[in-house]
Amino acid sequence: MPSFLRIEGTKIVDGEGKEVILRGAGLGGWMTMENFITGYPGCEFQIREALAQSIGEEKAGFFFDKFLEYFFAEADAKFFKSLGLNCIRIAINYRHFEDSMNPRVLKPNCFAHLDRVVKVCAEQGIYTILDMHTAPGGQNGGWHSDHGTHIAGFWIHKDFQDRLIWLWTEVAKHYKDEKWIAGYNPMNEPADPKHSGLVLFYDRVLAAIRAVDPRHSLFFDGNTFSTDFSGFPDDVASRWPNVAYAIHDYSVYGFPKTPEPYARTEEQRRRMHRSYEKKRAWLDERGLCVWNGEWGPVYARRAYDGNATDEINERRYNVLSDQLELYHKDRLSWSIWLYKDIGFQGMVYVAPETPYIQLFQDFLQKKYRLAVDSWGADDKSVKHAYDPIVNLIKEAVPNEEDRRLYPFPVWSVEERVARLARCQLVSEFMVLEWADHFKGKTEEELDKLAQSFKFENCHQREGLNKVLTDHAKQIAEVAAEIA
Ligand SMILES: O[C@@H]1[C@@H](O)[C@H](O[C@@H]2CO[C@@H](O[C@@H]3CO[C@@H](O)[C@H](O)[C@H]3O)[C@H](O)[C@H]2O)OC[C@H]1O
Repeated sequence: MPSFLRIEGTKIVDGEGKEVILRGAGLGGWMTMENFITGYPGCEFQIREALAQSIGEEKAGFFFDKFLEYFFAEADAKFFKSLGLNCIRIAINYRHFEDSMNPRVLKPNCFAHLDRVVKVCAEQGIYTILDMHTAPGGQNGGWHSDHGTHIAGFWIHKDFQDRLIWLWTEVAKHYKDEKWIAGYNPMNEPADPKHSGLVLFYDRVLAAIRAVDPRHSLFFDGNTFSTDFSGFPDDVASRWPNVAYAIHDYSVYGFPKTPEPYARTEEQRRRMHRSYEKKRAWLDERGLCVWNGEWGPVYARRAYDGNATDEINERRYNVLSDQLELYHKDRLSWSIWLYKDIGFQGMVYVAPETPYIQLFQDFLQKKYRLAVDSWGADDKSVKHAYDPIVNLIKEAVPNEEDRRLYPFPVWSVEERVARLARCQLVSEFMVLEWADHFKGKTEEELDKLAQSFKFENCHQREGLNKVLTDHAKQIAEVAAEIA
């Protein structure tokens, strides 16, 4: 039997006080579907509404339920365990539990899929961390917080905050005795322009969870997409006991928009190291426990990147390996993004010959050409269309300071235009087209489409999995030495 994990100083430890290093991946795209992970445009609530409009509520409900059933099952957990990994961070969308038109009422059976996956993981000796990836109103302006705009409404409406506190109380009540849950991650990638709202939220959520579940550890993301702790109070060690802090350490070298191809030069390694150290410096100065809750490159695909694919991916595996080397030196717990998708970032990905990918082949090409997903997108075919908007803003607002809108510099003017114009506006017009692909399908056909996401119908990204396994082995060796 496992024991509840807890945070002691800089370490995560088990019931006997032995250090535990969590190494694993994020289960994104499942209970929080995302555009590039599952292949739709826009965000999850939009495609759910559109599918109901296209094929009716009942059939849409059937498809999404089957999708949830197949996306992660025992075969996934067994495979994950076989790689030497021990923790899955599960991204959950608040909308599964509570309807915004019927707030503060739990939906019937809302824990069923989550219970099943926590159990399937536990049976393989895999810890889980529950990550609230979306908050009512949106905790950041990204597609992944599933609210459809770039303004993070959570920070300006107290009622949204009250609802999330209520929901966490319900979740914690439900899982309070589950020892295989390593802890709760109350909010993914907050982006609170004032910082103070986040601190108040953490005060409140900690008190609410601890009132019903005093044993589970909490994992608090830094502000501004889990990169900035400078607005946190100095007394967090005493104010927030049994808490670890999440950085998200995406390296610029892992993406198509890299400053230059990663060649493992001393300068590049120094830059990679510096960016990682910068995110954790505030925590290190105070002796706090750091967890890297998201990181990892995206990969080239033959269908889009042609002959350059292998070379690009070798470089990306090197980025991955060099990041892991840094983490290993610090005995850092980490959770790579992403376990499963349709072939951009995941450790396993839906095979091209499956019904789902076959059905959406042309649509996916169109999405790629229009660069409607902002995550790792290559905008070469549409840059000419958006540059004039960027230039117009720069000319109209000549004072650079005035263009530094939060979350600058993560969002430059270019990035803001990309997110709003491509990922929200153009995407919005493509949502119905995605849904219309399902028109006229029988339940049996819908079931087959959903089955495309089954482990048995996926390929494995072997280069990535090998790097992870090699590092997991090193960690296991160190753990054995300590024991
Ligand atoms: O659901 C995930 C989501 O959590 C993730 O969000 C992005 C993470 O990276 C953010 O940008 C980074 C900020 O820090 C800098 O140091 C890095 O260089 C940037 O890459 C980005 O704004 C978030 O949207 O993205 C993937 C989703 O699937």
